[in-house]
Amino acid sequence: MDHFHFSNGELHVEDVPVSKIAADVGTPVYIYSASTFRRHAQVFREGLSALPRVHLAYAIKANPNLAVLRVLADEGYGADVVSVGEMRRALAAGMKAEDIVFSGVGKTRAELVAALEAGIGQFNLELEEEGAVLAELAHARGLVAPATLRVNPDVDAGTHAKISTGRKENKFGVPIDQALGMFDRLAGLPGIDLKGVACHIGSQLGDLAPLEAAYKRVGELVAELRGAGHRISRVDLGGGLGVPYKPGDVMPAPAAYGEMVARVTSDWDVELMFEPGRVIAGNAGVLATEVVWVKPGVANPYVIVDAAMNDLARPALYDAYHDFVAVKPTGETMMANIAGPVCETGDTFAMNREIDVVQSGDLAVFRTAGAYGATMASTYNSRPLVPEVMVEGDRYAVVADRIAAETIIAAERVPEWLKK
Ligand SMILES: Cc1ncc(COP(=O)(O)O)c(C=O)c1O
Ligand SMILES: N[C@@H](CCCC[NH3+])C(=O)O
Repeated sequence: MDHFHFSNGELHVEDVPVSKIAADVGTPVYIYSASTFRRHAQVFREGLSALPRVHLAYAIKANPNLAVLRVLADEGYGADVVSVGEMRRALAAGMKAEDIVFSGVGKTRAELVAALEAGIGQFNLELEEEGAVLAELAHARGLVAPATLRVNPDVDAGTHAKISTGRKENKFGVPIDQALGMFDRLAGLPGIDLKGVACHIGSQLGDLAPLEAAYKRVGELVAELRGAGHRISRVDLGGGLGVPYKPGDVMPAPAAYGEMVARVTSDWDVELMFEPGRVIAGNAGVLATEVVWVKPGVANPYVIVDAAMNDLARPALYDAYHDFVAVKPTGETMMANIAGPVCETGDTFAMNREIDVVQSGDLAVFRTAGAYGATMASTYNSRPLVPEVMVEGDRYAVVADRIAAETIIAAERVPEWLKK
């Protein structure tokens, strides 16, 4: 069931009208459906049910709100984190340290130590030197760091260049053809338990073929490593499944993904780790906004909304499409451009789009804003940091406050010598 639905002519999230939340909290505001998060978490897990030993680490970067993490912890998910800040969130939400994976190409020594001391379950090494340093830091503390080596399989994921991670010119992972040598050098070090390999080739993948090609290369590497005497017990297959953004978009279902993974990994005999982000969060949230003005334009009017690129950066960064839907549609449509108030031409959500007719004061939402939405927000143009609301059934709660300009200004200082 779609938890974002029309009832009595107006958009609801679960049992709560969007207009009620807007009246209570103001706009712009992110609104999440807890039941949708749960359903996506369950559908992803069910898609992998044919696999014997599966660990699920939700990629927190997609939506790190504590309430969201609490829901996913309830669903039995651990976390894929890329900073100590994200690790702290996962722990604060009740996820177990052993269910936390630490990915990322720039983990500092201080971050490695903090994660070692917290006792996380898996470090994904992105370069050989990181492995040597981690081993040393762990050994000095009488610890052994569980790790995998992230390999770069040099596969084109067929997604936007800015979110592609698996080509050899990208900064991520080690070249797959150098992994054996690195294993030979790292696996014997005290302080590290090198359990296997990890791979993540990019985000918003609409096709399983590049994933399958990457996983097959990883399978060959596992056989090669075992042939050289290494004990391989874990493989991390990353995240990356795409979600529909436009009406009519068709994306691979978790079940089809699971079927492909089962086929490719049937003789691997390892524990498999997955790091889904967008597929869990993307369609579990919307960004609600109010139309400020409808301004005449050259070809089409500009619908100027009170949300901007600082609240939802994806259109400005990746030319991403987010469906725009009126909260109380009249049934009529119009051609329009949609833009925010920020002083950049790039603060444009859509050009020449057929949308529901809206006027000044109307409410609308950008859909599929649950992933890489609020978490990428900023206070550019001294706009308040956008708040977040979670709905479950007929209940809702503000799960992140709007951070007002006054609060942001209060954190700044004018040095003594500039004061008169
Ligand atoms: C290492 C790693 N794991 C998991 C993810 C989650 O990706 P997605 O949100 O596309 O599932 C990402 C982001 O692309 C990532 O960099
Ligand atoms: N921020 C990107 C996804 C990045 C994935 C990070 N590994 C997006 O909005 O699509």
